[in-house]
Amino acid sequence: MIDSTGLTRRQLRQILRQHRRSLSSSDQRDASLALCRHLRNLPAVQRARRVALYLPNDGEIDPRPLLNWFSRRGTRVYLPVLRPLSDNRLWFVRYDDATPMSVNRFNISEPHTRLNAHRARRLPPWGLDVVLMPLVGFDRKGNRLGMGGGFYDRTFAFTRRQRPAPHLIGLAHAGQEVDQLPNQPWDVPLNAIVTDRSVLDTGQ
Ligand SMILES: Nc1nc2c(c(=O)[nH]1)N(C=O)[C@@H](CNc1ccc(C(=O)N[C@@H](CCC(=O)O)C(=O)O)cc1)CN2
Ligand SMILES: Nc1ncnc2c1ncn2[C@@H]1O[C@H](COP(=O)(O)OP(=O)(O)OP(=O)(O)O)[C@@H](O)[C@H]1O
Repeated sequence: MIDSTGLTRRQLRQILRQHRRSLSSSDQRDASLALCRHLRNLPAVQRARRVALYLPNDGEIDPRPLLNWFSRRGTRVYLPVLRPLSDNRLWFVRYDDATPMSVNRFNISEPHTRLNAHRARRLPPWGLDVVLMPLVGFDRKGNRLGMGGGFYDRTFAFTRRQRPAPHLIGLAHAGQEVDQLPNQPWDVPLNAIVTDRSVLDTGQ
């Protein structure tokens, strides 16, 4: 496990991102399959009608094996899209085989939103039942470290006040665990963290 003593958030981010990028493609595939096995067993995931996931980038653990499973169950899948007016929040747009895609400024593929047709496919974040959120790092207590843009934190800040709220599940490789992370006032609490090795219920 990574010892955070004496490291800034920025240094920690760098080390953790380097770690996940260094995994071989066979490690990545094994981790992804193990992760998805855990996720398929979670009642919140089984119950969900609308789920957000992400297309892996920068060595992130890959949730895509769930796409077929969700499709067979009739569960709708949504991807995060950077809002064009750059308020640093995310939109969620329905995703399937036929969704036209484009790349955003971070070079991550996302549903093309400039087409008017896509308005109908957009869902406000409170319309989601489950959000699978990519993590850069996490600790046992459920504290998380993301890419540093605050996108997920801003988008889901409403969950502190508004119910029902989507079930927030952080995903990471087991090796992205840190002994402890400082809790920032704006961090949105996760309900669970799932890795290739374990399911951590944060008690939220
Ligand atoms: N797969 C995936 N999709 C996602 C996210 C994510 O973390 N993973 N996001 C979660 O927020 C949003 C994008 N947020 C991101 C924030 C920073 C960087 C990033 O690479 N930053 C670079 C500097 C990039 C630049 O400014 O040119 C870096 O830190 O090295 C990428 C994505 C929406 N989509
Ligand atoms: N609800 C919010 N309102 C305004 N600013 C916020 C909010 N949440 C986070 N921020 C800002 O976003 C920036 C990035 O936050 P942080 O370092 O916690 O990112 P992170 O843990 O990588 O999260 P994320 O995965 O959401 O990008 C911080 O400077 C913080 O001030």
